[in-house]
Amino acid sequence: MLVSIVYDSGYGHTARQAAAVAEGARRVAGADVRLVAVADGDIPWETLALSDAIVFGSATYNGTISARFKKFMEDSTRPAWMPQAWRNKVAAGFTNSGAMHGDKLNSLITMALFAAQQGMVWVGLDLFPGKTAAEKNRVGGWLGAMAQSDDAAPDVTPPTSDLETAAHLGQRVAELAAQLRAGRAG
Ligand SMILES: Cc1cc2nc3c(=O)[nH]c(=O)nc-3n(C[C@H](O)[C@H](O)[C@H](O)COP(=O)(O)O)c2cc1C
Repeated sequence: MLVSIVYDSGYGHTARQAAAVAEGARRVAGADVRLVAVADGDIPWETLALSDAIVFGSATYNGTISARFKKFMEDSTRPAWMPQAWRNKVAAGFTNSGAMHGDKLNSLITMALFAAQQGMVWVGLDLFPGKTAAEKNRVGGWLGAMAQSDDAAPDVTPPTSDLETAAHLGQRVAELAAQLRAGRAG
């Protein structure tokens, strides 16, 4: 079962969140997890087409996804949208920003719409809002995993609770993708 995580991070904070999503997905037996940084250039379209699930992630810039992530979306038209290569795959999303709110929801809505346009099946976060800063989902969203980073370096922020939230989403995506795969094989 293949889980791909496609993300953009200008300064490394969202990259830590992406790594946490990957760690969570790897908790599921049989999960082969690939991290794809859109800034690296060549997008592995064939790997994405073979994936059971694709998790989208971007830093929130100007209240939405980054320009690099938008370019990835637009570039997917020919390899993915036209042949409906991602139809019925599991999709989910995560984002990170400087402010606690920071208009992060708009980034997740953009990713969910993109997934819908690709015919994918969107998976949200099955967590109650954290009551303290140490608990998972302290930012309190459901559409995807949210993280908040201070101005400090990525090895300090986002905090552990946000990374655990991201890992929770990664595990949930991998579990559901495995169940769907088994159902289709049966
Ligand atoms: C161009 C730009 C726009 C930003 N816009 C927002 C924003 O709308 N809301 C917010 O809370 N933070 C905003 N930030 C702060 C980033 O979201 C924050 O620094 C985040 O941790 C960056 O993630 P990265 O290290 O993965 O790039 C912005 C940062 C930049 C560089």
